[in-house]
Amino acid sequence: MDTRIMGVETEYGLHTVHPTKRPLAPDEVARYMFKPVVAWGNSSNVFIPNGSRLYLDVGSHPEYATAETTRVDELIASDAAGDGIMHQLVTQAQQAMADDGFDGQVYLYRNNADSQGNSYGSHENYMIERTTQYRRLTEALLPFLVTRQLIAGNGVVIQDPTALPLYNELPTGAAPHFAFSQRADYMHEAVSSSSTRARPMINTRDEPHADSSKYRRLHVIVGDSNMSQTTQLLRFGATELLLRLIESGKPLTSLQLAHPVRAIRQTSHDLTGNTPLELADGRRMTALEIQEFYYAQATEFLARNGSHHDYVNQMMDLWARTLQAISSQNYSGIDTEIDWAIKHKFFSAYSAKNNLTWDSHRLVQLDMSYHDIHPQRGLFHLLQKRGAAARILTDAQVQAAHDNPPRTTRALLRHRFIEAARALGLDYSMDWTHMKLNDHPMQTLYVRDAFATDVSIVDELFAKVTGADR
Ligand SMILES: Nc1ncnc2c1ncn2[C@@H]1O[C@H](COP(=O)(O)OP(=O)(O)OP(=O)(O)O)[C@@H](O)[C@H]1O
Ligand SMILES: [Mg+2]
Repeated sequence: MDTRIMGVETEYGLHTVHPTKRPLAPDEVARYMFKPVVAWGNSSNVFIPNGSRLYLDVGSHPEYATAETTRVDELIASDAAGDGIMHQLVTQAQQAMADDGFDGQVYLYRNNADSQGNSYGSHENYMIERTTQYRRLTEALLPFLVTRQLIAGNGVVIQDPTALPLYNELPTGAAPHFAFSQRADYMHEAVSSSSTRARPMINTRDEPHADSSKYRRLHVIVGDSNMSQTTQLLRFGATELLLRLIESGKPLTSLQLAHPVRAIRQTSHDLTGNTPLELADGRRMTALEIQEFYYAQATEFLARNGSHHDYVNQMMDLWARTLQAISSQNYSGIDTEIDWAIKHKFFSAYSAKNNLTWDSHRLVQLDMSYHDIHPQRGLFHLLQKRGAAARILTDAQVQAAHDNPPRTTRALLRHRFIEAARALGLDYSMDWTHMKLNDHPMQTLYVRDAFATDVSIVDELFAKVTGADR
């Protein structure tokens, strides 16, 4: 596909520290958070003017799903805007709770596991053509996704490996250590249709949110919820580029892993990238070699076909430098750009100064703090302010994505619809493909073309229902 729809969903972890009174359960805090949303949209599951979806499922993991985007910078901007929106909700909740006599501090984390061992995710969505053989595509992509944590892991302090699911498969034994990925230990299957208990890396549920005769939506649920924009650029950019390779007919299926779930855990717990992983054909390759294979294929593809967007060179350069940093075990070339390396640098310096080892509770706390979305309190944000974490977007770009939709997708129509309905005080409901005024159900707009940008059908609908066309 020349132009592809992409979206990312982020589930947040909620935590309240309550020094004096009875702590509020996370689901109660989440309800406080979503009170203004319910007041605004009559539901805790709404689409907002920037075209994204904001919702609270059962439990206490607020979720934000970006609008459809076609550009990686827009994707990162829309996702970052979600943090800002969530932060506003937390700030309001904090005030409302105080008014009701609760004095706790609310923390919202953009990470992948809580202290009880529950995992939540960062799910990527990539539009693919129905004609692409899905089985071949997932086979070609899986070894890349298993080893993608080398280039896009968040990094994590493993204070007690014995607490991890399938601990006995780790190469480290029980020794505390630093690992690549927050999410890897919680993956239970490679490719399947289940989403919760037997969490797969690729979820095969077939919900294209588009013309289903032409498209599918590839649903990748294995990624870490990155804080760093440059890490996201590499993660989304490399994955999307490999989809192009696969679509061009390139057979990337020669590296089938014998045990993908075991391999993803082994990979995470070895910062050298050198643990041999067993392939289905009996060969062994290291995680680093697998990544080098994909990088080489991507380089060759670009040499033949040219770059397809403005960030390709930056992305490929960062990919190369990250693999180089792991192979040389010198992370200094990427320690402002890749989440795990940014964290590793800060934690190593902090540990050296304070004489700490990886079993230190203080490091576990700092690991949480790195993912705190509070712009003045979260460790990542503090590092970014002092230049210890690189970025690709300005604050103004992120702020613009807070209220405005991406300009190249049907999110533009959704934006127009929401603004018009709200201006007229009309109740509405929507999903990714439908927009409906509740009092005019016969006028429902069904927009299955995710690339649609002509807002005139929205204007026509509102002209009809207000009688302005008479
Ligand atoms: N045609 C499309 N192709 C690819 N991605 C799409 C398309 N339309 C929408 N998306 C993206 O898919 C994501 C859907 O998010 P949503 O949270 O609703 O996902 P879901 O997985 O379908 O549902 P749930 O999270 O409730 O299980 C959004 O990020 C959106 O931008
Ligand atoms: Mg979702």
